[in-house]
Amino acid sequence: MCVLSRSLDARGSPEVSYFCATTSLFLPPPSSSSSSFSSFSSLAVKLVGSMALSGGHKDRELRVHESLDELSTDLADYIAELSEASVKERGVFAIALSGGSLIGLMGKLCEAPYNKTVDWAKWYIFWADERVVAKNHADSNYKLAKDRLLSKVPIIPSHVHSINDTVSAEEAADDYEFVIRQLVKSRVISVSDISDCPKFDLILLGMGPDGHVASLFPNHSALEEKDEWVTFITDSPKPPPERITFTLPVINSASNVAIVATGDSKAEAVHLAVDDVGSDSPSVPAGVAQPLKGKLVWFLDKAAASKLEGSQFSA
Ligand SMILES: O=C1O[C@H](COP(=O)(O)O)[C@@H](O)[C@H](O)[C@H]1O
Repeated sequence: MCVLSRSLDARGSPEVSYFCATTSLFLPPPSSSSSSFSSFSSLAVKLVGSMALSGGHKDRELRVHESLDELSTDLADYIAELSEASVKERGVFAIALSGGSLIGLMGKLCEAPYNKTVDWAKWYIFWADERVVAKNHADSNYKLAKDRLLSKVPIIPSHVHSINDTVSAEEAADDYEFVIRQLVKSRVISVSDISDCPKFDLILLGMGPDGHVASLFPNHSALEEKDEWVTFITDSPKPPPERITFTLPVINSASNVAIVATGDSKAEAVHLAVDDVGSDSPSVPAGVAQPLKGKLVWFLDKAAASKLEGSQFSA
């Protein structure tokens, strides 16, 4: 595995270094020609970035994987490590899931060694977004997670906080925020020290080809919501139309956020979200998901990373 690090030098200029763990050698940075990266492109590549932004903080890591199998193993390791650290520090692990392809990629958590080593009884499960449908509906993010993950590990049923599926989208969002507020009061969920928002130990996000994360879609007013923790939409461009979603302030108050994106169809959105595309504001919602005091990790396969600047990750 190779690690590409970006940091700031003493004068504040970006500095890039490359470390190839398989040979334990530090290598000089490749030249800008993409062929210089060819020896890297067949390996799992991690790009670690930690840089100061104007008035802000940015702690971001990109992990680009050779295969979905490798990505799934790395994702399971990452979640298991955060769970262990959080249980050690706080006694619980408050994790928010999304729907979509992410859930299948978490499947290794149900297998050895994770099924035995993870302290499942300490997990509290939430959803960063949910479709407002019955819990047994094929579109339900809860159903997807229950069928593929939660029913296969010893999670305590009362720790699983799904939405109220018997009310309108607006009421479901209000109810869900109320539940989260109670659990912040009892410190099952931490509170952010920079906002009044909940501080989830981990928020796991998928990303659509349009760059949406949770149910925050491009150019949608829900992206601007600053006061609510959970909001609702009734006009999702991707069916079903009615959804509830964590707002950006909640996502960006988490201790850890991971965005998982695979396949060619996501490559353009990954590029727009991750690369500095020369505009003042990122053009896709995934580009504004960045915890203010926490850490963001992108889990990508080579296809999803293929349009990143430098195209060193071309599939
Ligand atoms: O509708 C949704 O889509 C996104 C992305 O799904 P994917 O199948 O393209 O990975 C998902 O993260 C979100 O939770 C879900 O509601």
